[in-house]
Amino acid sequence: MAKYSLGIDFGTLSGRAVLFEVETGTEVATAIKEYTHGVMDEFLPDGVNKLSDNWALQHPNDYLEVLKTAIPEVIQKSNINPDDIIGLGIDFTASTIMPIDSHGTPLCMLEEFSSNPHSYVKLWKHHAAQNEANLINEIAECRGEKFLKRYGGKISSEWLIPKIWETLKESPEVYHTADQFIEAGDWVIYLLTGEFKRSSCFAGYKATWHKREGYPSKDFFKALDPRLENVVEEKLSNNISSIGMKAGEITKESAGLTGLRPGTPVAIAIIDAHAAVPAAGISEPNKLLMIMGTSTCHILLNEKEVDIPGICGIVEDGIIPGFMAYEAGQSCVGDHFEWFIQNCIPTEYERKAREKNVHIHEFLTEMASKIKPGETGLLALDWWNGNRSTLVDANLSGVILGMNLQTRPEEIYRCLIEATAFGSRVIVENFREHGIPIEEIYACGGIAEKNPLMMQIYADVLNIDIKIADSAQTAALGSAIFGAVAAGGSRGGYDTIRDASKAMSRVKDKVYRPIPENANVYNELFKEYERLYNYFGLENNIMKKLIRIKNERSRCSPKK
Ligand SMILES: Nc1ncnc2c1ncn2[C@@H]1O[C@H](COP(=O)(O)OP(=O)(O)O)[C@@H](O)[C@H]1O
Ligand SMILES: O=C(CO)[C@H](O)[C@H](O)COP(=O)(O)O
Repeated sequence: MAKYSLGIDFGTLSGRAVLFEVETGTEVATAIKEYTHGVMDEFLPDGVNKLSDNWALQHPNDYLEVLKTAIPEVIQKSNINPDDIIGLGIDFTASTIMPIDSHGTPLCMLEEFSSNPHSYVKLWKHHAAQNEANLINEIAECRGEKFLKRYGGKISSEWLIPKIWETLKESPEVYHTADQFIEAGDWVIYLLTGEFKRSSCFAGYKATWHKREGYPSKDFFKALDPRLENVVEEKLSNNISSIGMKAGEITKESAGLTGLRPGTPVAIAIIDAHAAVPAAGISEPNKLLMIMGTSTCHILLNEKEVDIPGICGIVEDGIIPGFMAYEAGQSCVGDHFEWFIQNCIPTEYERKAREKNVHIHEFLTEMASKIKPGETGLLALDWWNGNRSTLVDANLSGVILGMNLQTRPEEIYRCLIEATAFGSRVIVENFREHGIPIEEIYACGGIAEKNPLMMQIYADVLNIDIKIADSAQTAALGSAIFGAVAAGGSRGGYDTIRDASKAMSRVKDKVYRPIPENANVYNELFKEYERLYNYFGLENNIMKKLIRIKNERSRCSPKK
């Protein structure tokens, strides 16, 4: 009798529940629930309380809705007896954190805090804590804090500590009322199992926690702000479990909510991008995986720990026990194209796409595929949501160079694709220059699945073959792999992540191979990209000046 494992992938815009056959990794059924509140970056749910620039919040009730609707739906669609679902894993974006009370209730769900933005979930792309991140980096560097090196020399405003400190400064009442600040992924584990078991993956990559050294010292936190001296004991938790372990089992209550059987093993949560690694069949060193969606994460394994500037982090056993797992990334990839179609598309293009019955992305991609490398006359810096690697600065912004009266939307679309590919090349070269070889490149995620032009451009710009993970739901498959490991061999699952990955993952037959003449043109353009990158990223602070002026002006102007 076949056995199944359930993977639930909580992305930026939706949660997906996907059921996989444990023996082969075959996808059996999928259910997707778009988040009711989506990403709140202008207003709180009341539609009245306005958010400042760089805020990005979510509502935890949306995650609960995923459990309540997507899980029963996937069970019903698959026609499978829940007794045959032997395990469950979840992955989540990160650092996506919320303050909760001692009963596990998010503070934003309490009447008295519902109009306080700090009581909501601060999504990974909430970038308003850049000042706090800058101060943490300055103080840590000045004190010679060892942990900083593991995070490429700088931590990002996307991480947990800057976000908590921002809350303490701007809303001490939320900070003091909170029993804990918790990653949304760990909170979902609590909903399902009743256990507060934090994941070593979230803690390691996003909360500066280390397997042997723990969190940074009290002394360091005190140097940031005396009120933070005991932040670890008071607001975090040392109950951290390794990924690959079982967090607990489905409780009676969560069984009622989801239709799963009480007692079903649940794996420790993992970051969405990281879950994709075993799902792409990667369990050995020097194979880079690009997880390409709203953002792109670049992940690879190696035996040794080498300090590499500008990466997001290195975590021992971060994904596959026995290896250092390196992460770097780009904060804005699919989001560029989303911004573009929301703001810059002529109605004529929308009409034509409708007539052809294709999505506007496909329409623009088809138009852009008729243009040769270098033919747009454009060059862009892909920093519409700041730069995560290698500059680690959310206050950097985008540039398009070379526009004139003849510039067409598809040319801009193509140059944005190229810019993200150049951004990935900077990351790849940075790893190589610092002694971490990259021998093979794999890709997965929404974009790797949906946009062949983009993947060809990446192969040309990176000048290497790109293999694509077979599953269209790689993060969910990764979670299901962890679910099967939580169940263990004796229940029909697996005893190791490596065994589960070997059995449940594969890559597609189609490989994107570099076209030599395209690669030559892109080599030339990349040199110019690098010059722009260094100029605006390191030499000229005009982008930050513009933000300062904008903030000063908006403080002076009356509220609309
Ligand atoms: N055909 C396409 N080409 C380029 N970008 C696309 C295409 N279709 C969707 N996108 C972008 O991909 C992103 C969604 O990626 P996906 O992997 O599905 O989700 P997530 O990153 O939230 O897990 C959105 O930003 C969307 O604008
Ligand atoms: O920082 C992350 C991983 O380390 C985020 O989870 C990720 O960038 C968001 O992912 P997605 O593009 O799938 O929405």
